[in-house]
Amino acid sequence: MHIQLKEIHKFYGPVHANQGINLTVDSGTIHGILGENGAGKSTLMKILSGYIQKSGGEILLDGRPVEFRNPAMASRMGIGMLYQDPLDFPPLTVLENFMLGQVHGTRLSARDWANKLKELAEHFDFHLDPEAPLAALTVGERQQLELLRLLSLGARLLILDEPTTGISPVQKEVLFQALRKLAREGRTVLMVSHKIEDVEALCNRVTILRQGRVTGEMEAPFDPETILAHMFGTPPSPPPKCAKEAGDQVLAFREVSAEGGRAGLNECTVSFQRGQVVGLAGLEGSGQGVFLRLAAGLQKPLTGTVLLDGQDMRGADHHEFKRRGVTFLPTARLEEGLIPGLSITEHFALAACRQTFLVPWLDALKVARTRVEHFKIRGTPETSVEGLSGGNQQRLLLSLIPPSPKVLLLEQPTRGLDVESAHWMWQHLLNLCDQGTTILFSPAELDEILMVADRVLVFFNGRIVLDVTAEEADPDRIGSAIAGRVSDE
Ligand SMILES: Nc1ncnc2c1ncn2[C@@H]1O[C@H](COP(=O)(O)OP(=O)(O)OP(=O)(O)O)[C@@H](O)[C@H]1O
Repeated sequence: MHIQLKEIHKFYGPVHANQGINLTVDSGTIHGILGENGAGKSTLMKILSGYIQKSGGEILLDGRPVEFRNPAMASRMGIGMLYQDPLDFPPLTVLENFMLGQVHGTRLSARDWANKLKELAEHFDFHLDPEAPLAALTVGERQQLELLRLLSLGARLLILDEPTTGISPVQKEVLFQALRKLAREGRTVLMVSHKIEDVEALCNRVTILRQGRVTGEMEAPFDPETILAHMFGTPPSPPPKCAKEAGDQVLAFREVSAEGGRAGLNECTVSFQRGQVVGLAGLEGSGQGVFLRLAAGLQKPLTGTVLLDGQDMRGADHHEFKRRGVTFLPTARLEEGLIPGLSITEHFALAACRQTFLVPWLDALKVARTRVEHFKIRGTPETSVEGLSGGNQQRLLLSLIPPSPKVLLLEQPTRGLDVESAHWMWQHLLNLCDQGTTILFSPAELDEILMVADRVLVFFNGRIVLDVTAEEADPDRIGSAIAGRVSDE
């Protein structure tokens, strides 16, 4: 499918999110859309997929002007969009989710649908169990399922919004192979991303947006420096790492075993000092997610104990952990972190958690104003979370961290942030560590660990198989440990 966007404009009230965007994408190609947080990328893709209406401009598919009033119309014309946060139904099974929206003249039985799903999954080397509950799937698998659903609906243009955010490197490679195959088969792929390495690995051509306008277009092979310059003006530099003395022990696990993820956690004994920044590496589901939830008191150990400041936390719930200074930030920001429908101010009112009869709205508004400014959130205290771009939702989540937590547990803290914002955010987090906060984080990328961590733990199959300082953290050694190969150096 050949796509042409001419002079696309979009206003959200006074916000001019797309300001006359022109874009041409050829059939059978993979086209990248890059840009800083709030540049207008998702807005443009939502217009193209019929999710929102443009304020002006023209869309041509295979040379013919089209108007979409809703996603169903766009879908009928062969456009499918995979959103940053999967739009599926966790209470349903894989097969039931696959069948959603599939309208056919003839009635197919559940077995026919299961066969169809199996066939498509095999074609792309995806491993999905039709009977499994969706809630048991990783983000990467949910994404694979949605991709198959869109294809079975007849999508000829696939739009992917930050598809590699929140998935493991292995799943990323499986996804990339599938997208290359789709392009070879003549389908068109549009991929929104912040990650230059993903664009380099996959795209034939890239368009860069900044503040609602196109600032550059280029063909592969790409020059990363030029891309960064188009995205930000001055290329951003990483936050400086500073050496510090290990403080007292704050958090410890003693022979903790628990269920969850693919492998659970098996007899884990480890401790952490005040002010440490610890990166938790491993394939998705290897134990690091369960580990963080146990450390937050969101999940209880089957055996063993978690100690906070030397005190046994058996029987304590998440609120008790919170009272003692433990803060947890989850990956699924719109499912576990933020509350869709509530404004920024309402989030701060909730976070204040006062047991008073009247909600202190003025205080919440004051905090919201300061944090919006300090965290450079593109929005106002009245903006609801859905009105924020993905990166700005992540900034809001980070701005909800209390002033000086004792232990900060972060799942993919820079998810959806552009590199400049990610560096800025880490600077903020490292300042907290200088004041004594201990940070444990599990990022999507190993590079992020290497950039900021003092210590690296690698999880494999529910166990910590490597525990090294930043100086000992050689990427090859970590990579091997992630894959379950550990040498005794
Ligand atoms: N529903 C909405 N209501 C009001 N403003 C919105 C809405 N959606 C987006 N915006 C605003 O439009 C601008 C562009 O947002 P958009 O989500 O398109 O950016 P983006 O490039 O996808 O950013 P990110 O990389 O952070 O996801 C931002 O200023 C954002 O706050």
